[in-house]
Amino acid sequence: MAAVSLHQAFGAIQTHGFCNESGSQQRFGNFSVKLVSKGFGVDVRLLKRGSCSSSDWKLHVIQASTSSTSVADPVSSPSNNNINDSRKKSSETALILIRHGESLWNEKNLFTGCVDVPLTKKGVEEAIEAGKRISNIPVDMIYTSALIRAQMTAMLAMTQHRRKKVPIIMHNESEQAKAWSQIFSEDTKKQSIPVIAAWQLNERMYGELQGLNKQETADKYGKEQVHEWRRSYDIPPPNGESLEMCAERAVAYFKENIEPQLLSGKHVMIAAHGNSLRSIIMYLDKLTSQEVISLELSTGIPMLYIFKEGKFIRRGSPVGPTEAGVYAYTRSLALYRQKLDEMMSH
Ligand SMILES: O=C(O)[C@@H](CO)OP(=O)(O)O
Repeated sequence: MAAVSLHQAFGAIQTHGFCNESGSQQRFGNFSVKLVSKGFGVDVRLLKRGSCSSSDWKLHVIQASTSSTSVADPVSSPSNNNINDSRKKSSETALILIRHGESLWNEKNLFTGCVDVPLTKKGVEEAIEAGKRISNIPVDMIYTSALIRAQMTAMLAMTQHRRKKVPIIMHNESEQAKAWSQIFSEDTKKQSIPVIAAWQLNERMYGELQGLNKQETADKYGKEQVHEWRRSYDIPPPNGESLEMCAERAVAYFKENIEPQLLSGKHVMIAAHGNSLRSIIMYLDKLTSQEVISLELSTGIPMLYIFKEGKFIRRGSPVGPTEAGVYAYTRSLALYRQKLDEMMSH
């Protein structure tokens, strides 16, 4: 975090808070002030309680930008001396997991697996609701499976996000697709969120159960057999993938592609499926193959993890902006939300 004295850094100051420019001796806690200097909008926080003697002020620089309307992303503004380098040294990043909203085959109670079925109207509503819950959590990158129900969920959820960045699907499937979808403005790029679709995050392949009715299958093969196919760790359904096989690709993808992004300071959202997410959660929460049997994920409920010092800390499901109990928030996330509130009130 950059600690600079007020006079060192800026000439004119406008404060929003308890202090005024005359430097009265009021006591105060952390609050945001806006410095305007040489046409640059710079948001800062006071480092510690103290007097308003401006020469003594130590300031936390949250973000400097040339645009007064740009949103400071306080979560990615960590303790280091170089604001341009802030992202790399971010001390914590957010990881959001969302199982897709209800699909047309969930509604019909059919085994779906890798069949590419869209959301129902209820699923669309669930995705929007999920979006409200995460509307204050920073998102820099989105990973989805290659299946439309996960992609619809991610996109619908992002319609609710207060940061208003634009999610853009990356097309790297061929050189031409890559070339033809290039963006030629750095500013526009900064206001967008890359969306990466990866088949490795697809639902577990359900083999010869795909398209069959779950109840009828249980009636035919017995409840226990079907439960074993659906929830055991290492028993695959006929010609399909076990959870273990699904984990081999989904968790490997997570480790190779997503973890490095979190490590580099990016906040990530993953929209995927009941079983591909169960396998990832098994890894994040260090569940045993016995414990994962009883792990059930509801459609459209976002889960939040904080990645800090190489560890994943489960924070529960974020609540919406109107709800009081923001138990999911860390201090950094609360700051990010505060920033968004400030942006909205301007
Ligand atoms: O049909 C599927 O693809 C999955 C998720 O809906 O079923 P299960 O409930 O057995 O995980």
